[in-house]
Amino acid sequence: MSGISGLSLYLPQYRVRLEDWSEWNDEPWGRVQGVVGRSFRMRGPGQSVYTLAANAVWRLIRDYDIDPARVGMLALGTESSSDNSAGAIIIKGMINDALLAHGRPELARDCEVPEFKHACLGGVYGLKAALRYLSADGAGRLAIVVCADIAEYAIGSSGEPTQGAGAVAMLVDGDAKLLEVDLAGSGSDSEYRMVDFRKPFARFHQPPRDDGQMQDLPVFNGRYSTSCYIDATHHAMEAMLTKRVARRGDGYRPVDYFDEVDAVFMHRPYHRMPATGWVMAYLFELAADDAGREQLRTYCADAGIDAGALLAELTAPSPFRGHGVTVGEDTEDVFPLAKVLRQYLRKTPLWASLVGEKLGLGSEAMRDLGNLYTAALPAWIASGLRQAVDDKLEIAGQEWLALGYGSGDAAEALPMRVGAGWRDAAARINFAEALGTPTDLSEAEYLALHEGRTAQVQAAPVHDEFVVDHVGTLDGPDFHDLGIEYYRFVGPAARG
Ligand SMILES: CC(C)(COP(=O)(O)OP(=O)(O)OC[C@H]1O[C@@H](n2cnc3c(N)ncnc32)[C@H](O)[C@@H]1OP(=O)(O)O)[C@@H](O)C(=O)NCCC(=O)NCCSC(=O)CC(=O)O
Repeated sequence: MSGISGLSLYLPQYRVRLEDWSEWNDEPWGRVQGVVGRSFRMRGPGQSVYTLAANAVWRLIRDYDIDPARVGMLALGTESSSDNSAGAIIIKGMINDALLAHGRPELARDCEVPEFKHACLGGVYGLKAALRYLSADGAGRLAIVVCADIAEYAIGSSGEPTQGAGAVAMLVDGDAKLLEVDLAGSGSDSEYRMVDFRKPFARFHQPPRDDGQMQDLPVFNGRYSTSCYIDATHHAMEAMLTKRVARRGDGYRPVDYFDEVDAVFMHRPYHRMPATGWVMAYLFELAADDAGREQLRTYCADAGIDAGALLAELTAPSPFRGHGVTVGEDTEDVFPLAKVLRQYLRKTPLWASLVGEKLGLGSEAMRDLGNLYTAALPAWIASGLRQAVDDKLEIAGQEWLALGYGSGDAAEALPMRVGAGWRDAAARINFAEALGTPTDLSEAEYLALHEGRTAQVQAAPVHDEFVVDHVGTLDGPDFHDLGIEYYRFVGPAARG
């Protein structure tokens, strides 16, 4: 069956410890730790979204000994493109340089190179496209889907502690070793929202940087964006569960799925969000039948919440009013009563089984990754598989769920099964190596990197990876390369 046969990560060297960040900003570290995480990475000097992506792909090819001639699709999922024309082909060019440097044949000429964009969901769309490719004209070939992003938020904004940067490359295969994806059983959702999280070009009113890069700060309304996440993941789950009911017959209660699934991996903009989204999906399912509503009434009685009002909140046809947004009314939490109920449930055994057991695998290590946008979900899957290897767990045949989300809004629920031969392929996942030994930034260095004053930060040594060598400045009359990045592969032996 088709699915994922390999995963490789690349994280930049530079780290911001959130304990330090909390101190710099007089924020309560205990809350930041509980809600957001422990640390995040930042792109360093000589890095762009394309070098992050190429480094992850290069590690995938190297660690899984992939035959470049078999790769018929190299897809890039990102919302951080700094080239609005070319995409994955830039990565292909870099990979060919590395292959040549290692005396290996280049990637095939008949390799498709699409880029997929939909906020944090681009990588999941890339994965679905790769699975479709392998089941059609690409039968017998391999696909690589790389998810790469640089998540930056403005200094002082609510999103500032939820930054991050990195890439995860996935080997997609007709004969999946790690995770078989049940594409036919997957659920989709999409609904246009205007202002939860966008990146219009019109926002580029910023001073020039000495590294020639753009700073990709989003325009967003934080709490509204979490309500959008909840709404989209709910509807993708519902679409998936409708297919499950059709397969299992009318006697099947969709809410039973929350017990049956062994492990769940979701888009994680910060530590708390997946638990919130998952518990909300469960509450929506409870509200969908008589037995579930009875259970909700019991919870409400114990929590001191008006059950009728909560049910009205959960069953409202659309919590968002059409295409207009009233600032203050819609941009605050759209599910306030459910939030109170979650606070109560957090102290009950239900939370331990629903969140602790289902969302626990690989979650702890993710506290050090920050928001990786498109790469956040595959990074968590990689973390879960790596933990299963390290803890010697028996997971073959387990039923897993990948729940992807992208602002704006869309979500995808992908049911997966762990392959029989998962252990060998999972043992090659470079999770610990990608975390490496990071360089912790001081406040001054953090602000310098954030503003693109990269000369003020000591460049970390690199080897066997790609860097931006320089950025073109010529704008005619005979030759034009203004803004085009030139890359350099620093070979395995070289350091610095
Ligand atoms: C989302 C945020 C507004 C959250 O900020 P705040 O912490 O101010 O919001 P909040 O007050 O609602 O708190 C969030 C959660 O923490 C809990 N909380 C708050 N204070 C607490 C405290 N003192 N102790 C314990 N928990 C606490 C709340 O109950 C809530 O839980 P509970 O959760 O149970 O209610 C911010 O992180 C942000 O603006 N992020 C950027 C946008 C973003 O990440 N959007 C999400 C996906 S978009 C994305 O990833 C991009 C893309 O798709 O491209």
